[in-house]
Amino acid sequence: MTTRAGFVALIGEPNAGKSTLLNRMVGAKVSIVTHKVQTTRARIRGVALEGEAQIVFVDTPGLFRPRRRLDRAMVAAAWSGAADADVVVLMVEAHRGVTEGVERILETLPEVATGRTVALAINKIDRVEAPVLLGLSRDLNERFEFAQTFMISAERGHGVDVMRRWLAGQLPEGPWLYPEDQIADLPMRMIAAEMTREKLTLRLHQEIPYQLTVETEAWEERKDGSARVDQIVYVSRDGHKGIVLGNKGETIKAVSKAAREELEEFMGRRIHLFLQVKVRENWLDEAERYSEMGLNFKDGN
Ligand SMILES: Nc1nc2c(ncn2[C@@H]2O[C@H](COP(=O)(O)OP(=O)(O)OP(=O)(O)O)[C@@H](O)[C@H]2O)c(=O)[nH]1
Repeated sequence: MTTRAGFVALIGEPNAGKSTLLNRMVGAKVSIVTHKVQTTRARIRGVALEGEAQIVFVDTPGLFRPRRRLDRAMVAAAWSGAADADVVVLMVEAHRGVTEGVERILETLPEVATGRTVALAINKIDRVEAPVLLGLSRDLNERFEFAQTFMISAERGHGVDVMRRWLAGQLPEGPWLYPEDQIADLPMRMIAAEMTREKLTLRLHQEIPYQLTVETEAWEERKDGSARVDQIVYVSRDGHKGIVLGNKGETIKAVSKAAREELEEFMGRRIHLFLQVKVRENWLDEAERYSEMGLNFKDGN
């Protein structure tokens, strides 16, 4: 049987119900992640399996409330994420309709829409009467040519299965993007990597060119409830290694401590974080790494 795999970007205003929908589509594991995060930081939110298709959901972090410099960089990344996706789904709240925020997204939508499928999901249909719903659907479809419109209640599960099947069918044929045994903790690994990368960025600021990336190599649950997390900080040149390590390793220690603390707070349990700095020349050329990170280099920091 032919396998399919690809990326689906969920966009929408905060509170639209993205997390709820993801949990429905992906399964319980992800909820641990998403409910504690305010500004979602990981690009990959979850992976759903539908028949022979692997649907990788990517997120649009902080799209509407870019506060700090880093957030703004992430907004750029978010849009590029949507642009990289095979399918973009705009989520709108049925009872709120076309808000200012939705208007703003609609304005930018044509930019990301070229060459990919854009669908509409009207969520929280349990909160409105049918005529309102139909009116909203018509209104939105007049403003943008959506490939498909779904009327769903992410919370109650209405329409979610249909939507997932449809999404699966939109994805290109090809091998799965992630091994099955990594799917469950993939978002967690990404978030942890993102936290470390943020701490590095804050700490190094101008010092280092935008040429580092962080990957979570291993995530090991321990019997005492803690977890051991091994990450590698990749730099592109030998000279950068020293900068990341700092004098007597003080920079990497401080980064490690800050990242660990944030991760512990986020997870609500003890974490043992181990960072290693490695040089990987030409990592930018490694297309595989690129997609693994889910970030464009220029947007990544
Ligand atoms: N009535 C109703 N409430 C819903 C539905 N789906 C989600 N909600 C509620 O809407 C609120 C926001 O849902 P989230 O899934 O956290 O929204 P989000 O888009 O992920 O929000 P951000 O993480 O801030 O971007 C929660 O209180 C949900 O319980 C639905 O179908 N019906």
